[in-house]
Amino acid sequence: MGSEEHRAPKSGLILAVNAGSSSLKISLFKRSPSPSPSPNDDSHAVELLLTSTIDNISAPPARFSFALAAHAEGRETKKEPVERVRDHASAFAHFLDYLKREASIDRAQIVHVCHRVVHGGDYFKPVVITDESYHHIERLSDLAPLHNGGALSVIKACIDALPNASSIAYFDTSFHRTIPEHIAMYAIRQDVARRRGLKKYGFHGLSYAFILRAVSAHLQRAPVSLNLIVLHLGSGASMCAVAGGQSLDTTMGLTPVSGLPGATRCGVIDPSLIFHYTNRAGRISHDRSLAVDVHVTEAEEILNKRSGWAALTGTTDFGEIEEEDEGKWKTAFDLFVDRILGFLGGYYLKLGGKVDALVFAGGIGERSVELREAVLEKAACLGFKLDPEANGKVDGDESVVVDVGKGKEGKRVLVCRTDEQLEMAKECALDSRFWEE
Ligand SMILES: Nc1ncnc2c1ncn2[C@@H]1O[C@H](COP(=O)(O)OP(=O)(O)O)[C@@H](O)[C@H]1O
Ligand SMILES: CC(=O)OP(=O)(O)O
Ligand SMILES: [Mg+2]
Repeated sequence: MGSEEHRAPKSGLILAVNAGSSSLKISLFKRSPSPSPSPNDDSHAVELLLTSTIDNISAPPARFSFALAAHAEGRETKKEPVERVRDHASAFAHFLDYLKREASIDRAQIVHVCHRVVHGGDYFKPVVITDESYHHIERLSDLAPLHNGGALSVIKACIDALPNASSIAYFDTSFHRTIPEHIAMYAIRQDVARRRGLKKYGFHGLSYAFILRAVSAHLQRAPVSLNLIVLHLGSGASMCAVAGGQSLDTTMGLTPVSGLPGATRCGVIDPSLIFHYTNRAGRISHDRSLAVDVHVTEAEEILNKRSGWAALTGTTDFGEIEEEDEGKWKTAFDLFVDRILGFLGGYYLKLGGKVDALVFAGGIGERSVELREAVLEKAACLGFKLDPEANGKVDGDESVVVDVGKGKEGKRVLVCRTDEQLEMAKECALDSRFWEE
């Protein structure tokens, strides 16, 4: 496991790895020799060299894509199904093989690998992987059954394949440490809650941190002056109320299964449903496809892996769902809009009606013209207004933040191309603990 010595030469390469529930997204960056020209400008901290995505990991065959950054020599993009990818570790191995074969990158120059770890519990700062931090993340695996195990398997593979690089964990939960106690607390006995860490942690925090910075740069306003309602809608979907640049509330809870439904997750349910769904619900599941060392009950397995869009429609791809105007697809679409509106109304009130922007992000939030339309049709009564022409043209615009509407009192509607890998790489490049003077 990693050593305590982790300062690297100041112009080294940073690999950023994002193990999502059904995808592995990887980007390679070069650290700028002078990453921060001024305290508020991080735009030149790193330079992108290449990106790669392996998606559909939980609905095989997985698909692999690889692209060198636009400015790199011999730019190319590949997209192909890969039978050998069955989990996050084999996805990472496939990427490393491809990198060795196809790109003229010297792997020895990779000095730090940033790993997105969804559940950090009470770890808030990024940590270098050592025996202690590895076991801390492992102990939390049961609270992020679709995530922490996969991330740990990639961390292990990385330590073997890149022994000279340090592995650093960046946590989704960190952004939400500002949620006030009465909001994070469940109405249960607090001696038990404290002993077992039973409270709302919230996830997608790296994405929310990226979005906050990007929207702040776009609106040319300091993060502390911003009130936002952000929707990160991907395979896992969540929303966040940002008050004065800090997380005030978010829809996921103790684990990422709560809040909005997702590709295979149920979202909010009456907790009693568990006892009525199957009489085996309380038993430990023997599902072999869950990541190693994750112990979940049959109920958790059903609610995490066999619910959501997969259960309602048979597909995990929201792009397919939105194309159909009738039947179970239409019902699933309407159900999603209904759940979003429930939280949107609540967050609007919690922010006292002072909302600078509604921000859509994630695979669905960034690409679904119809979903943005359906949400905004209902949110018009709160003073938000969508520009249908701008909404239809988001795909053709490569900006990180795109304006799609402006309503009463300057309330904006924005689409943000979120990038958790870039968020980690920037944080790493600017962290003096990790670089030689
Ligand atoms: N054109 C599209 N319209 C609506 N949804 C889409 C479209 N393309 C992709 N998606 C959805 O985006 C999801 C992936 O989102 P992403 O944020 O990349 O997920 P992940 O949680 O794996 O990081 C896919 O599962 C699919 O449902
Ligand atoms: C926390 C979470 O659900 O992440 P993802 O959407 O990447 O699966
Ligand atoms: Mg994701």
